[in-house]
Amino acid sequence: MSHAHAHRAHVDRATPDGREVDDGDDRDPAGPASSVEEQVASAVERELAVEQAHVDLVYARLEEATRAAEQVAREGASLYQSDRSSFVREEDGTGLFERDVFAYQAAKRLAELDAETEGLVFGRIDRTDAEIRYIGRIGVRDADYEPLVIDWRAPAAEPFYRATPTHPMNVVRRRVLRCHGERVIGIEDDLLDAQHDAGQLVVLGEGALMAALSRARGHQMRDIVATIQAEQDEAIRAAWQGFTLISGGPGTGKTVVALHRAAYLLYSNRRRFENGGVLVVGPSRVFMNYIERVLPSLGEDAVVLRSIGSVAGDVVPVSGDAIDSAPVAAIKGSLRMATLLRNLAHTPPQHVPQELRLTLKGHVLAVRPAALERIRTDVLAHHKLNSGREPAEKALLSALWRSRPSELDLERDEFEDEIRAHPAFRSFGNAWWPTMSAPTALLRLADPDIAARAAGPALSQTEQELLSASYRGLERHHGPPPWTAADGALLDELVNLLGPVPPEEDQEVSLFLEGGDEVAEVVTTMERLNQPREVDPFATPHDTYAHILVDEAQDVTPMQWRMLRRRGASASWTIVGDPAQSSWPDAGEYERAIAELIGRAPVRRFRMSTNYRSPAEVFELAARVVATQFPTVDIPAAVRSTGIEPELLTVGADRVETESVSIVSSLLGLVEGTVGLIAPPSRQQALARALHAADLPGAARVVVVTPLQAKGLEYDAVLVVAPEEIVAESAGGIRTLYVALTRPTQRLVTLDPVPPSDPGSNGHAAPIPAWRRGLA
Ligand SMILES: Nc1ncnc2c1ncn2[C@@H]1O[C@H](COP(=O)(O)OP(=O)(O)OP(=O)(O)O)[C@@H](O)[C@H]1O
Repeated sequence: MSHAHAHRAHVDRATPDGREVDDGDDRDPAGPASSVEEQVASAVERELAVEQAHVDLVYARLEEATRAAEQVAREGASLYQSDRSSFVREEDGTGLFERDVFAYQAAKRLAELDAETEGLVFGRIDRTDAEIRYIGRIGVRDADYEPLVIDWRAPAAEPFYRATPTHPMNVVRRRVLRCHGERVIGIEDDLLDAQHDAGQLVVLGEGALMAALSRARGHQMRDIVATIQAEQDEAIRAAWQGFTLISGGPGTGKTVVALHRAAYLLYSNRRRFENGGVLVVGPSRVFMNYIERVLPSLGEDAVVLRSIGSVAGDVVPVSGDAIDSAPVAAIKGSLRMATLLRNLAHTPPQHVPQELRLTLKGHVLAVRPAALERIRTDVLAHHKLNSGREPAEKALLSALWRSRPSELDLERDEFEDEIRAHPAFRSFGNAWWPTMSAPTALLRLADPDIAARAAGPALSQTEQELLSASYRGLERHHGPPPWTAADGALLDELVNLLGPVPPEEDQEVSLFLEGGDEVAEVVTTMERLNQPREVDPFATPHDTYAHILVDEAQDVTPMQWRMLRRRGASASWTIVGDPAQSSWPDAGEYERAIAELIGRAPVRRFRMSTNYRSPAEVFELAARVVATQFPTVDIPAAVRSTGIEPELLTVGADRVETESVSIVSSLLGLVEGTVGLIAPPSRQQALARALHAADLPGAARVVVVTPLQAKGLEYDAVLVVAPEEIVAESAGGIRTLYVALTRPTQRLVTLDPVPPSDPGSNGHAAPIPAWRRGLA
């Protein structure tokens, strides 16, 4: 990116932080100002001062507008009503001019940014027609309604992202400003149209992208609004309709692109998406915590973020943090569960009365078992269990009416009233047609007979047993059962099959919850009080959205797609994934699930081709590893090289923990940011304990995770322990190892346990671990 300004003197990074500029100021003021460094330093200072002046202007304008708004509010005059994108003029006179409203809204959104790290203004383009445009997280206009800063999502900002030296789009120079709060501390330039420039403009820095990529990483993802690349920008600004599919290998920015797209959709179509809702779904709660800062840093807070295990949290109490073993997860995710759950929903509770008998005016009336069975089947064919009680009672009344003895001298109305009021009829109804919640229904699978009956031929006997065993003991769990991510989709399916449980007629809604804090409530008391007592059988109980973005979509199971679809029946979608990182044995299932979801809707596809995360040295190894089994996967090109090769170490199997601690300790010294220790699930706890015991300085920068937990995350340095066991313990096999190897932004170390007698360090060469054999 920086090739166009090779003819200019430029410093490494315009200034790594603000203080260095000041240092330069103090340095030998009397000395000769002739060296190249000094000339560059003074050029940097001049340019920083120019940019600072503009940034000051912007903040002054925001303050002015805020003061005006406060003044109007104090005087009791009405402000413009605003939903950010449109301004509704009130009938008789308003206190604020539109231009002030605009700036006032910007100031309010600015308050949501983390001002310490996220400057409002971050870019500038100088155009061939001498126009200068500043680009920022939000747009600000001056008192004459002229733009001081253009919102990055506005069409006028597009050339900032799309212009290249081959297609300069009337941009001569693109400049990225690094700000610390209101202070400009660095400048990175790209000269895009050298011919047009004719040496007029100062060009500084190595290019913003490289500077951004080599920065240390913390525990949260940052926005990339200053350095979005052209191919990413196209996906971000794609039209909202239909399906937008974004593919690409590890580290190509798929996640960050999806998040910027959410912000773009809200900007370009605010009414639709703020009213209809935007849902972003990711693989785990840790991942959601990792990405949660990005949208607020773009000034957006109207997006709902959910891990895939908690999507069903709107209808059942699930957080879905637990993970099933690989074989159980494969069963629970499979489409065959839909059949099984339908059968389960129709399986009558055990010990239901087999026959209805009651006495009316001395006559015995009865509905026989076969007739009862028929009624149940008929009603369930047209109603959900939880809304079937009334039609079932009607059918019982008809059956009783038909079987009444001729001596019974009653009109039909009277007859029905008598029966309905009959205690035996009511208690029969309660026992024969109890309502059932989704959690209660799912836990019935703990009974192997019920599991076998519901599964029928859909699951093998081994699968039935595995499934059933996974629920055993859960009903005795203190508080709500620890549902897994896969259970969320099953519970959601059951809510859909059974219908919501109607509130008990004679039960008061209590302000105080029985069981105190042991009850995990997903609804607040206010929500409970506001809930209508009658359940509308046609209303969907799920939250619905106008747009759904799904990240790590290659891991979403067919059952989870059904759950998502219930929330997006009329939504447009953005789906982001990489089949090469699939956690499932059959990665092709992803393509089939997507094809089914899309149906005939319009689709546009984007492929991200550049890996911005991993250094070339690290990624080359990872790519060779995955290619041993999947030679055709989509491998992006790594954009950055550090000159540091990955270290592939072995250790005696009895010393894995001590050696891991010592490697982590040295990595902490080598990188400024995070260190990830990625281990197979069977070793995670022991390694976490060993690290905890070692109490290393900087331990807060270290996490111990399994490859599944590391999905979508990144660390400056990564130690992958026991790669071979990672392959063996996951359904995704080598692709799961690929995920682990592609997490570092700087350094990678792998550690293979070898038999203690053969440590490889005492002169004998250790055997090459299986995962490295056959590397091309
Ligand atoms: N244009 C960019 N400017 C600066 N940083 C970028 C850019 N694009 C991507 N990155 C950085 O690259 C890293 C990887 O991005 P991201 O996590 O979105 O990739 P991904 O494709 O979702 O990866 P994975 O498939 O492994 O989950 C992040 O640190 C992100 O901030």
